[in-house]
Amino acid sequence: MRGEMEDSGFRAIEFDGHRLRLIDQRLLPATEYWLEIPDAEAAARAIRDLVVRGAPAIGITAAYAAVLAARECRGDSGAWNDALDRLERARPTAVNLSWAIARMRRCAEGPGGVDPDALLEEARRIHAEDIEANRAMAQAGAGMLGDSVGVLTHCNTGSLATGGIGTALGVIAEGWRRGRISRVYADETRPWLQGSRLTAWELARLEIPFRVIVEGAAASLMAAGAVDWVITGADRITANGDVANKIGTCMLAVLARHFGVRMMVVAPSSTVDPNLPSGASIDIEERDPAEIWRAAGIEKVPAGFDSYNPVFDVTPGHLVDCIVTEQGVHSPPYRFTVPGAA
Ligand SMILES: CSC[C@H]1O[C@H](OP(=O)(O)O)[C@H](O)[C@@H]1O
Repeated sequence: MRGEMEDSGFRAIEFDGHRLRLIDQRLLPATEYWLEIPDAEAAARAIRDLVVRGAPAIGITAAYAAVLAARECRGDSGAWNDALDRLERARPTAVNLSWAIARMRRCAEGPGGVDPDALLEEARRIHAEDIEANRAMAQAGAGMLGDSVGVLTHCNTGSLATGGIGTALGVIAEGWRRGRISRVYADETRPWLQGSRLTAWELARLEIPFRVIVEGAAASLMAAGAVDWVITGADRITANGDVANKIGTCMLAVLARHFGVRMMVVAPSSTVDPNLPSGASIDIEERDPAEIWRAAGIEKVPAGFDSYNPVFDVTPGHLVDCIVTEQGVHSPPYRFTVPGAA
């Protein structure tokens, strides 16, 4: 066993009941700067501009933003629902955003209507449930690892992407604490560099040794036998276990299956969308192509230099060896159902 906690205690979202504050993830790792978010419009901008990102984190942010909107709208449910519509449009792929907003709308259907105090309790429940789900997934996922394994993770799935210790990165932190992980690789995750900027920053705070690689190095690393598990998060998991996640995840899953490396996806139930039968109909977010050039240090793009910037892809469920949620470890063939459905 190493150390006593897989939790650095860091949290990316703060709401004291009055002020919503987010660490500006665009500036990490160089600068730790907290933005105060005064209203729902500012929260929608923060989600859209990736001040805050990560499926559970944007859901929790939206839940607190719904409280701010309720205070602004003073009981006007039409104005409040319009504000929630704008929040929901901020990013299309992560189901947690619409899931959290749907929970807040259901809370307002109660006798109190658009009651800021009742909504604040619901937002805090959403946040607390995610913190607990993170802990449960870290334990369940770490229990799947063998001894002295090498892991490769993609994008960022830690405290910056969730309400607690993280999803995939929570498993890695717990696996490290148990002494089961001997090598941690984090790929850069272009173009926004969530891996080399954010996961590196989190692992350093956790004092877990790691090495950053370019995505292109994944195949040779697996061929050399350095990787036993690819462990990622998710933004939307459909009924059959198809996984929408950061662009490049499907590439890693195909490589993993080819090289006999196992693939673990770690996500809370709030990331599962059982209403979608498969990943074919997931709305994949495309972002400004300039993000690609910016990652290469090119601010002024020469004429005729075109690019295409989808920021998620869909990994077929059959390439995923296990999906870890707070309810436990799921194995293929996956059948996620609507809670309470026959
Ligand atoms: C723990 S969910 C993290 C999930 O969200 C990331 O996307 P983005 O950084 O664009 O919000 C990525 O897909 C991660 O796996």
